[in-house]
Amino acid sequence: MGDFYELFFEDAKEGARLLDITLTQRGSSDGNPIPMAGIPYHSADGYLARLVKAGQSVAICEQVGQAGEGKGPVERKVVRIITPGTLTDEALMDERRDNLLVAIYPQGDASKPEEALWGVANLDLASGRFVVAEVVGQTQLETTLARLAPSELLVGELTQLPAEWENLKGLRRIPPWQFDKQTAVRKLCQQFAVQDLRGFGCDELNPAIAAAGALLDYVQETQKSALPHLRSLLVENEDEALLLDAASRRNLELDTNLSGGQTHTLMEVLDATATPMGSRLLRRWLHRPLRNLAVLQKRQTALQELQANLFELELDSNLKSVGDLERILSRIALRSARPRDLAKLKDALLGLPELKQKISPLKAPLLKTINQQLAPLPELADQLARALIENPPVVIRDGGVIASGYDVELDELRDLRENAGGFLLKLEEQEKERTGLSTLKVGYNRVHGYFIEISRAQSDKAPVEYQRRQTLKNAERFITPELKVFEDKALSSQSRALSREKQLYEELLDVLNENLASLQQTAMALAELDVLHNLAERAETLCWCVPELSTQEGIAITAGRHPVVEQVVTDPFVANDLNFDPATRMLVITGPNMGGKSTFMRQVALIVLLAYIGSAVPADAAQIGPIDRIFTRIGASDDLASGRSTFMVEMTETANILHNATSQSLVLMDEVGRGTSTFDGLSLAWASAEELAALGAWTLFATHYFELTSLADDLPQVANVHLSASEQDDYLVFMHKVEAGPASQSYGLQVARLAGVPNNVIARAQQKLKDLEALETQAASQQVPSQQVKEPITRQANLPPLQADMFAVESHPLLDELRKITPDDLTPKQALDLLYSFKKLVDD
Ligand SMILES: Nc1ncnc2c1ncn2[C@@H]1O[C@H](COP(=O)(O)OP(=O)(O)OP(=O)(O)O)[C@@H](O)[C@H]1O
Repeated sequence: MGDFYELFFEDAKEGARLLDITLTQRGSSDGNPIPMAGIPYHSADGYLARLVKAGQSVAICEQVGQAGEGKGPVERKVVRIITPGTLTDEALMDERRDNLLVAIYPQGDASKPEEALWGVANLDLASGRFVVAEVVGQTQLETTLARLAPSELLVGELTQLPAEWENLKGLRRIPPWQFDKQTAVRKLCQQFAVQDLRGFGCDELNPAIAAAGALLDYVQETQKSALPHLRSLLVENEDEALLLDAASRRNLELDTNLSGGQTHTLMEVLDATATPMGSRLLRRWLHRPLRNLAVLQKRQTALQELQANLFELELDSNLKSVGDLERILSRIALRSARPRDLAKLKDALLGLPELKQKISPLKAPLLKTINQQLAPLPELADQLARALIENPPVVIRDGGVIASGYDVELDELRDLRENAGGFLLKLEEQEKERTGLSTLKVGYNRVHGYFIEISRAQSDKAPVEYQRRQTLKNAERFITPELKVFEDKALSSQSRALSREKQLYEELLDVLNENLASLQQTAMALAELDVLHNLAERAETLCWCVPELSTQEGIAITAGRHPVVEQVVTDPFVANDLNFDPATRMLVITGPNMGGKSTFMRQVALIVLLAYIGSAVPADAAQIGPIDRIFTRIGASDDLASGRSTFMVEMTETANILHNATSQSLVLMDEVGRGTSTFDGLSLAWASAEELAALGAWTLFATHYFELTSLADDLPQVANVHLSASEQDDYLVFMHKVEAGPASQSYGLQVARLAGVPNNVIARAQQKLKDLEALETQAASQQVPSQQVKEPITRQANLPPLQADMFAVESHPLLDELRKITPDDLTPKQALDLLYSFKKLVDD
């Protein structure tokens, strides 16, 4: 509405509440005043951002007719609907994160969500990346959703969702018929201008295509414009990637710390990319490490060559000047690009030749490919350079974007506007001379427009082509055909200049869209170069090494460090080794609280993960064999939202690991069982460790249950390590060094003292500890399970391990009998007789 966007009725009330703007009234309807609230058009972006953050969708209506033309209200129409998952405006988005719209659709028995095949389609409208996948079961679905972190999720009205996703702000229920596969195929083929979808490798997919179709439909509906930058469908297969379930993603604090912030995360240490699109690509790599060694090794080779030439190349400034090409191109495709987007694109293109020249001597195949994909498009760059003024305004709305000298017609219109005075003076001179009338002058008035005025005395000498326009008391006013043409031009020059500019701008967008494919390819190549360069710079700055990725089983890390803790601790970080090989698959890690158990375990997982994105790793050397998944059971947190207690969460995560881990999985178990009573907890920890050992998963099992250290006696592939500490003059010194063998002491009370637990409580705890230890010694000497031993807080090295008692099975005559027989030596008759006698033994 003029210079304002206004909201009416319920929208006004809701908008006023969410945006903290004044609610007023305008006119009335049915005798009631109409609630109204408004925002100035020039600050719309900020308000839009707030609405979208609040999970709202916003329909934008623009004035499409000219005010004052015709009768009745100016024509307006909805030009765009902005929803949380379809953002493309720079001001509304986090530049370093993808903003994903996701659609999911299940196929199979709805009552068995674990067996359903889920189609998942996701689109980053701001880059045009459109991806589909199919995953089996709700757990896998949750894992995928956790990775994608959708801003908006499209789900059929009848589809059951995991509880956690029901509360998503951007959840949108759509009618089930929108997931019709046939329609989906047709729509997708239309979008990509292909006969069928085989070329994208998705002919085997079903629910994924249905989801992709519903998603595309939604985007077309909301954008109200063509989507030329959506040019293909990528299929993601689960077995290509190193899988990380939702809990591990959280626990390892890849890009979000456990309190929900961004600090002290791997991403914070790893991301020094020069462009936002590079940062987004790096985040994507981090969330989906790859298992394809060929791809990873190509990245490594590129990284190493860039690292070796880091200082000579100085690519940083070249990359920085590129900016966020990817998102600019999407706005160009959606025709919502602003003048400054085009100016940035121009700068990027003009900078490309130098960048290409710098990297062209590099030999790594991946860098060669990248260089080939960088298309500087000199003609286009030149056109943009000619078309745009140096620092164009934010919007095209008021013009002043197109440079002079680019378009003759625009220049003329501008000349008219700016040089009207000069033209009139010239005309006056010329006409005076021609007619010889001394009183002739050229003038302008608002009602009658331009005129040539001649005094009444001389007016009858006016030339014939002079047409009378107005008669005054002392003068006569005329118009000539030449002046009329000028008048038409001059009076409308401003608005015509503006519409000419808009037209030229649209034409520029046309030209850019014709080159969209190669521009998009350039943007992708630049993002990849940025990430590789960033990894090279990080490796150099942080003294990381490029790991050897091997097909041989095992993980060997020399002097590994935790990439984040290393940056944070004030003392020097103590590096630690790890050696997993087919003979050693599980380490039981003991040691005092604060000893560094969790840090060590996480650092192993992070090193493996970094290796699987092709990055260098914080270690002196590393050799990493095939890994299919990383599982973590770390930390305790209530999941109140879904009604699960700490222990329930712990057990759910443990169950998931035990069901899904394989001999190629890396499993971190941190203090499993601590959420329940000691005996229950120890028993569960014990059984879980045994199961993982049986599965042969690479397992790091940190525990305060000292009893678990005897697992290594029975299971050859299990070894003990511990983190040590020493007491010096009542001070506890943590060594943070991983050493062979089990720990000898837990130092729980000392750590509690360090933490500031009051002295009287510590003194009482010491007393209680003595009692408990005495009881335990007594129990051990009697060789019976002691129900009174609640908490084996400290253990002396000379004490027999408690679990020998706990898991001893009392002898029974039946067992003795059973031990005596050799089944192969029995006839069927003897076997049956034995069975009867056993039964009798039990019944007695
Ligand atoms: N290798 C190391 N070098 C230097 N400092 C370390 C190292 N490992 C751990 N730390 C420091 O010790 C602190 C505690 O480490 P961590 O949480 O890993 O101990 P923990 O043994 O798991 O303790 P708890 O049993 O109480 O969970 C870390 O926050 C870090 O400051």
